[in-house]
Amino acid sequence: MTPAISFENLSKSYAQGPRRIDALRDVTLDIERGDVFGIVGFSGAGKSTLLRTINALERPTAGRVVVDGTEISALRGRPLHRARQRIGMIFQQFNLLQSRTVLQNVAYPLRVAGVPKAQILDRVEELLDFVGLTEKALEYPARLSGGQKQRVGIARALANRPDVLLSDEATSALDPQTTSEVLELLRRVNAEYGVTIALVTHEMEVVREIANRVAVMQQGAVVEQGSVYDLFAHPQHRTTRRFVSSVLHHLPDAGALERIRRVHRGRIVQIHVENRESNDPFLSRIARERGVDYNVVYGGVSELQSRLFGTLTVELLGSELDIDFAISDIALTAAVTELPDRLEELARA
Ligand SMILES: Nc1ncnc2c1ncn2[C@@H]1O[C@H](COP(=O)(O)OP(=O)(O)OP(=O)(O)O)[C@@H](O)[C@H]1O
Repeated sequence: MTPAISFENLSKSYAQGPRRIDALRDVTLDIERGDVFGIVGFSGAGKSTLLRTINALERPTAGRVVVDGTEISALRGRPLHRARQRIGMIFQQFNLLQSRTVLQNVAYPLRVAGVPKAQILDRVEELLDFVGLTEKALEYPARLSGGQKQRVGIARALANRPDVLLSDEATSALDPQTTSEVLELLRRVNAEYGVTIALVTHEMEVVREIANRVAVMQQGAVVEQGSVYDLFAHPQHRTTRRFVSSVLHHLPDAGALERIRRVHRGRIVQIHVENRESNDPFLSRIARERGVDYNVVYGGVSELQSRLFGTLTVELLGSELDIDFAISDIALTAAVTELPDRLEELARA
């Protein structure tokens, strides 16, 4: 099946006086039908630029963007207008028409598309019911909360029954509770209407809650992509690790490690646990069999897409030889690495 969206060797440069800014550098990426695809990166990484090439709000300097088999980056005029009606978009600042009611805001894209009046009213009614704002139909945006405004934005974006919804930091202006409610609504848009969602965010929590696949961007390039589970469980690139550690506290940072070392003088190992189907309490069993004590000093185990993974930082206490044996035994069950002791670290520094 053709992907919902393909970026093929996409580059975009801006001239800023004598300087050239490479906002996108040779991005090749597929977003499949039915995906909730997260695009993450720090400020200036090129996320919005990439997203806005999907509905040709930005045009590439080189490469192609193909949406549903059509090269949207090559369209102009009426064909582009028609293609854009298949793509809804929501924004951080909602972008509602302030002088129109909720009903008029949601009806607006239908009027532009030339839908007959009676049908418009039916469709708006259905959409307001879907986003839970039937009661607010005649209110103006200024009288709505942020979460309600974004619900109007979502209803408006869905008006023409798009195949794709683009979300540019749509929850970044909302508090955590409202963010969860809006993400839940987007999940329903994906599940009930089958809409493919591409969402830009700098919050890994958003990706964890809703996305199934993710790409990490840095300086205009995609530095890592994959399933959300793989990215969280095995982040490869330094930037991905920074994003993952912003929401998962499985691994101690340098400061935490220093505090651990101050208190715990034994040998310290990190045990990576993943997808364990067995209920063998391997750590206490091995410790007992090898005559060593253990002390969990840091770590956590999380669940993502119904699969478990995490890292435990553990101090092992006992004779050198017993600890060596215990580490070999643990390695039969889980990935384990021993942290160098402080003297070794100092010698290397
Ligand atoms: N119209 C423009 N003219 C010149 N430079 C631009 C323009 N739009 C974006 N840029 C530059 O392109 C780069 C990528 O910007 P973009 O907005 O895509 O990043 P972003 O990852 O979405 O960042 P943020 O999270 O801050 O929105 C930045 O260096 C930005 O300054």
